[in-house]
Amino acid sequence: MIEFRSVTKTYPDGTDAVADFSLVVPAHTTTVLVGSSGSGKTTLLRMINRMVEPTSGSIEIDGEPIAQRDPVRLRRSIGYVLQNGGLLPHHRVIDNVATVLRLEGTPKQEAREKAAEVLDVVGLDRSLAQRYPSQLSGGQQQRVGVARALAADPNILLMDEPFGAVDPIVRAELQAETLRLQQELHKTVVFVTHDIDEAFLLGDQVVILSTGAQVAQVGSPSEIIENPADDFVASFIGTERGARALRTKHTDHGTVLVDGAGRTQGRLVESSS
Ligand SMILES: Nc1ncnc2c1ncn2[C@@H]1O[C@H](COP(=O)(O)OP(=O)(O)OP(=O)(O)O)[C@@H](O)[C@H]1O
Repeated sequence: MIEFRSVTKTYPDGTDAVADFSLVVPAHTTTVLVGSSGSGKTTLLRMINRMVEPTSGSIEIDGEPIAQRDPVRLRRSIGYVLQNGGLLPHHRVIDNVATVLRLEGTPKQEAREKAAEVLDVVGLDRSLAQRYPSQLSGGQQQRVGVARALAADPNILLMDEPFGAVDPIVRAELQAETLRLQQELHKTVVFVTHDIDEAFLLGDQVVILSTGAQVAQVGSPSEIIENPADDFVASFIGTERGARALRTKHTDHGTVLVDGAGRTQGRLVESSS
């Protein structure tokens, strides 16, 4: 479990990126931080691995304040996936994936063997292991980024807009892959996105943020869609439009649900509960 307690972050230039933020991130589930650009999502994520230090407040992992942990060791114990992959361009795929293992002192051959296994886990063919990042597609690079983050088997995985730079089809594939991986691995995942659909798809817990990392609402996707906290949330999640604005239509063959674009999405069946 990760807990933020009254955390603030003011950057040296005076920008208040995070103002009094508190949140519990339950273990072994996916929490998605979603909000518009500049709402402080990346700042929150980077405070978990101490790439950014809070101005005040504290962050605990399993009840222990991270301020007391050695920052380098803490960082190596937490997987981190970035939007552009963050891969080392002059290292082959296999060595990119093995990076943290090597830093931890695992012998080269053993680290490469473990890295090859992780390529299997993220669905990358081992034949790609000897390539350089520039010789891969964007989607493959992102998978390598995920493999690298998972290689040392961290309990916590931080993902910062990991699928922001790939096309919609690859993005959907990577989202499905993330769901599959999480069913298998049960990591404590903190995922940042500005895409509310991605948040609802991947999140067990979704945190909707406005400027200054103000929490507009926290809940499961169902809770938020069923009961948006205010007009800001309702507008942000788009309950009035598009795919979530469903209405009923009665036909000769029963009642169906139609989305905001007029497309029939499914049939209304009686619920047993
Ligand atoms: N190193 C920095 N120095 C000064 N201000 C910063 C720094 N990093 C971020 N900020 C500011 O802090 C605020 C929050 O930024 P942050 O990157 O955390 O937001 P975000 O929600 O992740 O945005 P995006 O979706 O655009 O990545 C913004 O106003 C940003 O300009």
